[in-house]
Amino acid sequence: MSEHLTTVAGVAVDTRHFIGGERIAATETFTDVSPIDGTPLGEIARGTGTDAAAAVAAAKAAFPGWAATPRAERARLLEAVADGVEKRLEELAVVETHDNGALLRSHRRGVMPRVAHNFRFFADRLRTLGHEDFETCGHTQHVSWDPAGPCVLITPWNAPLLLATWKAAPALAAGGTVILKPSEWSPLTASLLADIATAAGLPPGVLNVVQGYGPEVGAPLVAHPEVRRVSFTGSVPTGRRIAASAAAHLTPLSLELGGKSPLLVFADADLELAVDLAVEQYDNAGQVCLAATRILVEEPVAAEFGRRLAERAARLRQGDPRDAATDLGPLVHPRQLEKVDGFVRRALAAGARAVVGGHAAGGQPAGGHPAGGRADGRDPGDGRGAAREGGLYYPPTLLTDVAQDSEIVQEEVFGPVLTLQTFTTEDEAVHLANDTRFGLAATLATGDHERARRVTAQLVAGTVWVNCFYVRDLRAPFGGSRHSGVGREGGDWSFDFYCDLKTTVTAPNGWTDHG
Ligand SMILES: NC(=O)C1=CN([C@@H]2O[C@H](COP(=O)(O)OP(=O)(O)OC[C@H]3O[C@@H](n4cnc5c(N)ncnc54)[C@H](O)[C@@H]3O)[C@@H](O)[C@H]2O)C=CC1
Ligand SMILES: O=C(O)/C=C/C=C(\O)C(=O)O
Repeated sequence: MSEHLTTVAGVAVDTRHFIGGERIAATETFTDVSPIDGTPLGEIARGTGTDAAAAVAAAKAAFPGWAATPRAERARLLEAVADGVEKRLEELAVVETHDNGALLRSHRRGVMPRVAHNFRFFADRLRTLGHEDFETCGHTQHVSWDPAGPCVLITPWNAPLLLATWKAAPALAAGGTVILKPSEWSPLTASLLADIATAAGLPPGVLNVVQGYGPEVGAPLVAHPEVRRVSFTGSVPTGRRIAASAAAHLTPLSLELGGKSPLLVFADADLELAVDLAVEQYDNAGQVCLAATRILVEEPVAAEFGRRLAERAARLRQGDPRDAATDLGPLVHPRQLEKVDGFVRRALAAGARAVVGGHAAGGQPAGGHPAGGRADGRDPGDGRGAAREGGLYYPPTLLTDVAQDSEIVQEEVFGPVLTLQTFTTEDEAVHLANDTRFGLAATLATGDHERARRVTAQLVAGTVWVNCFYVRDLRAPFGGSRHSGVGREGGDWSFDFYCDLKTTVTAPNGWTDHG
């Protein structure tokens, strides 16, 4: 086997960059480690500014041909990519789970089918994307969606391939060429995507993948003057750096950043449904930007809701994400574990009370790498425990007695940590819900349709879910307000972003037709 191939659970993954249709080795590499048990997964190309420049050059060279490719042909090729994803769905699911520690059952049932859907949806949308015409005093105003050029896509580790393709599919459909830079904590499925795109017949240079650390290869990509779009999902500080850098060349950008979303539970809600919605927030060990981690409950039902939620959270099974019975896998990286543990420790020191979890055994951080354990040092009753598996396991945690202006209520933790607060009036609920610097999403549990309408109208959030959570329709705009982001992607909003819209105004009777 080539020194540039690694094998993860039987699946061969190329660890080099993919630039201009070629695999390009790097002079330096970094070690990718599985959060499940600390197993090294491969030596991955550690990109540099030179690699970034080569990738942009390849994307620029491929752009005229791809932009001129008829829409129907671009759509056909994207559907061929979707077919390839479906054909290799099990391999993608297994590799992603080893790489980022998220549940294998979620990758199989939800995430990888959505990856294929990302391509099918935007292929389909491309076919029906309109050309609008307006009439003004006999003048025709024709609006067209012109491909913009090379697009840099920088993606995180919590949903690596889902988020990469949520950006790549519309960028490619729009006639742009792509340079994808996945997170250094989850680099593998992006490389498999390059193989799938090649097998599907995507021309060289249309999709490029560069691997490596953000400051070393992501930053020069964003700063490159030939790049026409930057789309980023990740943390607020990195988003700020990217925006500042893109400003130098006025490169249009789309930022999907952090969240600190509320779940508002009104006394008229179906309480069991509200508890189900709250428990869902522990999915992916809380490493979800949309997670409603601030639970706000109306006083009369707060005690009962809190009791039921604590009971359910304590029953969640933590362990190996490959096991179908596991509810919570590990955190992605030792740094993430440290970060989550730090937030909880400081919250407890500030007077918060852990109703569930939150207590690191013997004053030690909760878990370790590669042979850590559960925060409370105990295996769950079934013996399939984090301690036995090793890894970066942090227990589902529920904190009460938290002040609205405290760090734990105001800052994104990105781990399985929920806070519980109460309110007495609808106005107070809205005030608390909006009282952070974020505005990504909000979830309501209420039995009153009028109330849902009233409250929703006052919430600052890119998406509001009423009596449900994470129901996605790719036709809808998706993104965040305030520090949760800039711009919206999804449906035609994605085409708005990835295209240069052009209006052509033609005068009446303006032709001198000698033919
Ligand atoms: N909104 C979301 O979905 C996500 C939010 N986060 C938040 O961010 C925190 C830290 O996670 P990180 O992985 O460190 O996030 P990050 O924002 O630093 O990394 C995300 C991506 O940006 C790249 N990057 C980093 N610095 C860059 C730069 N200067 N120029 C270009 N690209 C750069 C990284 O290589 C990675 O691909 C988490 O604890 C969580 O709070 C993290 C991941 C996703
Ligand atoms: O469904 C999407 O398009 C985006 C989902 C985003 C996340 O789950 C995340 O970033 O955590």
